[in-house]
Amino acid sequence: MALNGKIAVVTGAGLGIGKAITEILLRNGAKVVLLDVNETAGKSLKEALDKQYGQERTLFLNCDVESEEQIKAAFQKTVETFGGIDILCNNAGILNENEWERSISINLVGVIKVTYLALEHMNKLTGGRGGVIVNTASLAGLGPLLSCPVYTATKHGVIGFTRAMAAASAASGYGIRFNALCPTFVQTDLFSAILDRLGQFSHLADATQKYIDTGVLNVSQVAECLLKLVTDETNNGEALMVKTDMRKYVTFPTITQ
Ligand SMILES: NC(=O)c1ccc[n+]([C@@H]2O[C@H](COP(=O)([O-])OP(=O)(O)OC[C@H]3O[C@@H](n4cnc5c(N)ncnc54)[C@H](O)[C@@H]3O)[C@@H](O)[C@H]2O)c1
Ligand SMILES: CC/C=C\C[C@H](O)/C=C/C=C\C=C\C=C\[C@@H](O)[C@@H](O)C/C=C\CCC(=O)O
Repeated sequence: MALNGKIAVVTGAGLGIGKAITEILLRNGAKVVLLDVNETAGKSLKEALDKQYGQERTLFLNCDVESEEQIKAAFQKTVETFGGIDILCNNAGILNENEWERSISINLVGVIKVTYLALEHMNKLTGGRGGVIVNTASLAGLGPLLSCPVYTATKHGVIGFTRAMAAASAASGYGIRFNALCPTFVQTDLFSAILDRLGQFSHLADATQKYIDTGVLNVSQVAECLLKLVTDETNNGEALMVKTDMRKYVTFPTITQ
């Protein structure tokens, strides 16, 4: 998929991985709608991007992925402004074992809500033009992180949802590819705050450090992998694992095995 003229929506675009995803999509010719609950971060990034790319290439909308009303309004404004949606990056997420219900609401329910509302605009069966949806999961979606079991559960759920939607889309003719991005630790605000967010599992911080010692990515490394999942049209139903020393499409057991 060439990105020139394509319309992308990125959730959690204001900071960290979402900001890097936004930048690499812009660099490759897309127009990007930035959705974030952090209005300060979103407006600040929009201001910087306007100077670099011009005001017409981006739109920032204050949107909480927990709010169906705000998501609907954001997609409506996106279609009114740019004429459609080709790419969705469900990236918004938190790690907070003290607020585990909220973690589920944002990391998993939010991905499902945004996906289902985006389908109304992207699905070829309902007048859309198809496209690709990439969900930011985690290496913790492929294996357990003992210090954040609920975060682990949300990311396992994101991968399962992504793979099932990929199969459903292919079988139904939606014209939409679904892929999961599964990075290890990445240097962002979320990562910097983890020691305060482990809750009842804070005593396992040292055990977690052993995993962290295997390496920490920078956001640009993650964005490059996102670009691959977006542009390589052979990618549907993939979970791309990204570590500092390797990248691998994960193979999963099948029922027929
Ligand atoms: N940092 C890591 O080590 C790491 C590794 C693998 C996967 N991830 C995942 O990558 C994604 C981005 O994480 P990050 O490290 O860039 O975090 P970050 O905290 O640096 O940025 C997250 C962004 O999402 C926004 N956000 C949070 N809740 C939101 C909501 N309800 N609605 C809209 N926006 C919301 C925040 O305002 C922020 O701008 C998350 O899904 C996270 O689970 C992070
Ligand atoms: C404390 C959490 C900090 C940030 C959250 C972010 O999503 C990063 C998670 C990074 C790593 C998770 C590692 C989990 C490791 C173990 O489960 C181990 O079993 C390996 C995981 C997957 C197996 C695939 C493989 O390595 O071959």
